[in-house]
Amino acid sequence: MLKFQFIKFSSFFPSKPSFFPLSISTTIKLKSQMASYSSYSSSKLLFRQLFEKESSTYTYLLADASHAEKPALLIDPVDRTVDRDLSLIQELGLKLVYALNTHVHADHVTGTGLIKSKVPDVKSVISKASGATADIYVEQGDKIRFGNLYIEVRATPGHTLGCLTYVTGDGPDQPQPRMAFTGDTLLIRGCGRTDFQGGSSENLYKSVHSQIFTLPKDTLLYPAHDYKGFSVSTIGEEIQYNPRLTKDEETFKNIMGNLNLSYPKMIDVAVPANMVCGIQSKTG
Ligand SMILES: N[C@@H](CCC(=O)N[C@@H](CSS)C(=O)NCC(=O)O)C(=O)O
Ligand SMILES: [Fe+2]
Repeated sequence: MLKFQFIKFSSFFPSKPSFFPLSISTTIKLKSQMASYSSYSSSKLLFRQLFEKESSTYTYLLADASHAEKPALLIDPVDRTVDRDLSLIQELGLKLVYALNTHVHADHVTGTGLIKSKVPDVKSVISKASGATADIYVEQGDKIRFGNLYIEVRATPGHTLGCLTYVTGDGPDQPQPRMAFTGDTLLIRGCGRTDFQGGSSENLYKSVHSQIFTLPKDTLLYPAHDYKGFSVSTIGEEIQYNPRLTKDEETFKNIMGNLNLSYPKMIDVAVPANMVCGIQSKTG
């Protein structure tokens, strides 16, 4: 059996973040805005949903706007839109600290390596189970802190062996409702295919039911792709209406075994590139 060196990510950071309360009016405004818009700013969390149209990929920008340094992270950046994302980060006065991937993508090349070549202090993050190169490897339960905010790591294998879901922090000083960045594990009214990269419909079913559907129902669901025009859903909506994951496990496995999808056009280029963070760089 292969042995991996595990770096405990949470130990890199101070364990007790300071507390910046939201005013009641800000909280009420934030709650009503979060349900209706795909981007917003509160007194703490700055959030943007960004889209890459050739691969229908969403990239997410999160930052602690109340912190002096405005530390930020990107989830699932795409190589083709790196310049757009870095310009936005500069315009907003943010300091990009982490570039995270939910998994080794098969349909596009990650922007992580390109970002690191342009902003060398940025650290790449992925799961150890992905087998890919990155600066920091995370696993179930790890916390990725940026300013006084954090996201929590949930292992959700199934679409690929190393798939992760990133969930915003739980607690009175963290944004409410929570947000779940599910990568390709759970899509809006769909889910990731399970026919390559160590995919398993059994694992995906278990991951969604144990790690995602157990989140509060008002948790906002932000996937890595959408092919139908959706931008956001909630856990409650998917528990009720997801046409695949509402089924029993045997029916689900049958559905997944009969999708008959053609392989992503870029798979032969994207997977090897994404195993080394998108481009061959010194640290990955
Ligand atoms: N047509 C696209 C690839 C579409 C595709 O296979 N999407 C993946 C997510 S990217 S690995 C998927 O899991 N789809 C699930 C589904 O039900 O559509 C291309 O050629 O790139
Ligand atoms: Fe994928």
